[in-house]
Amino acid sequence: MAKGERDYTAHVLVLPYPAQGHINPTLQFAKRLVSRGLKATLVTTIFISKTIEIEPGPVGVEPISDGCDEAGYAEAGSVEAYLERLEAVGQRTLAELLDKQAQAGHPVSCLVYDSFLTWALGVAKGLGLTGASFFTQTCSVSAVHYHVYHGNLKVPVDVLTTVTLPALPALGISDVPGFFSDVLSYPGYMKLLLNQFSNLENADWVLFNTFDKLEEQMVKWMEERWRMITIGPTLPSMYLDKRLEGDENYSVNLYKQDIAAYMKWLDTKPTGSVVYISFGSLVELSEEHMEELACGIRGSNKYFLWVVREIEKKKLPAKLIEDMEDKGMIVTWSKQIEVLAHEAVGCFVTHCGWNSTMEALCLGVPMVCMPQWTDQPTNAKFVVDVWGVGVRLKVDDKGIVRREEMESCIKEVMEGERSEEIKRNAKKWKELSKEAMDEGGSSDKNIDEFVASFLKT
Ligand SMILES: O=c1ccn([C@@H]2O[C@H](COP(=O)(O)OP(=O)(O)O[C@H]3O[C@H](CO)[C@@H](O)[C@H](O)[C@H]3O)[C@@H](O)[C@H]2O)c(=O)[nH]1
Repeated sequence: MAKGERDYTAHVLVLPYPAQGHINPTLQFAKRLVSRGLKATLVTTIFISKTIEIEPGPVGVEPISDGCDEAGYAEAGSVEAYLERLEAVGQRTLAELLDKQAQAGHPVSCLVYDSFLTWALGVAKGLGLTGASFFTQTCSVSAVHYHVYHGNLKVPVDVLTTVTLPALPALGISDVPGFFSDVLSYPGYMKLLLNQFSNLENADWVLFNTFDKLEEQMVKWMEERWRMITIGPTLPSMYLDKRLEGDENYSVNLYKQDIAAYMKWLDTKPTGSVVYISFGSLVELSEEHMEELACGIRGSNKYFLWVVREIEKKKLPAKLIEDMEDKGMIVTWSKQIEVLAHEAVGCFVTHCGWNSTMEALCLGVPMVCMPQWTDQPTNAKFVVDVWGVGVRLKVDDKGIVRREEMESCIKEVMEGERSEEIKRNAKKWKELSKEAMDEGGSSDKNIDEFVASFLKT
């Protein structure tokens, strides 16, 4: 290469909403762009860069201020206040970063921004850049948000109503995204999710972390509306097509952990014998709920690996947990994909966050669903009724899963009558997810098309 010549074809800046569930998929997408000859830079916040370890490999990282550099989100005091500050400060600091990149001889051609951060499109357009909105939730969930935004679906959804919308299965009250059954629960987040559609028609690209066969009808429906492509699953390449050398993990470590101990413990367990329980990075449960879950796990008599975050640990029933020690381990965080890929794991009790759900689908692990809020109820509906890879825990009128229910759902997935069918479906989706990212697969071709659009300009 001649001196001064660039070794990349275009520079893409990737701006996730500052939370693990959003950084993981956008960073993984950025790695795919780099592998195709683009330069990609991940934008984080100053607070995140100080608190979370990110090893982005071939992707550059640039922190910007969101106005909460000292204590992050908590500094703002409320969801609404944080989002306001993020927008006001972020517009300025993002523009400054784009300018800095241009001054340094790396002008940006395209901004891939989180669909939550609609204001970023204004920044990109103001500078004549291509703008690509990146959705971290499914097409189906996002379509429900779209219909509420456009007034096609009135909320709150009535308890007795069955929601019927184009390209979606019929959704009952417990299947619609959580904000629409209980509109008062998180008004700030609900507004954020609806707002994703406020300027989407101005985006040059709409990217979804899913793949065509998972949501076939809905993908077609969306393709008619936007220049929409599926680019997932965004798991590290090693778990899918194995074509990106060194792409073995997410590169974002929210909490430090000693993975050796539980992986060694898993090594000693028979194939498909362990229940893995984890509710992502945000879910908080009551003491009563924790006790019911613990009793259910014990009742199932299965081996278990349970992630209970440090702040939740005090809610565990100490004596009961001590009695269960011979059957399992409790850890404060795990390398979840490594755990799900371990052959000892036979079932995943999950909150159905989209990343967790996608990971289980890609690694062929049957699920027991315990959705809590936002997109999770709809994801659970698809896991059980559309993809056929799990069962859903029923809750009582306090929203608690009782011990008998936990025990029976774990058994149903691991050894019950439906277990064979669920395992067969899980295997099928595992293969289809690999196929989507492999050479010539639907997402692979879509990413090629996205990249090719920069080569022409
Ligand atoms: O012990 C653990 C637990 C989780 N994870 C990882 O953390 C991520 C969790 O993501 P997700 O399953 O999507 O859950 P949340 O962190 O709760 O994500 C939020 O963001 C998602 C994307 O918008 C939404 O689908 C969820 O409902 C929302 O709660 C996954 O990649 C997991 O592999 C670990 O590595 N170790």
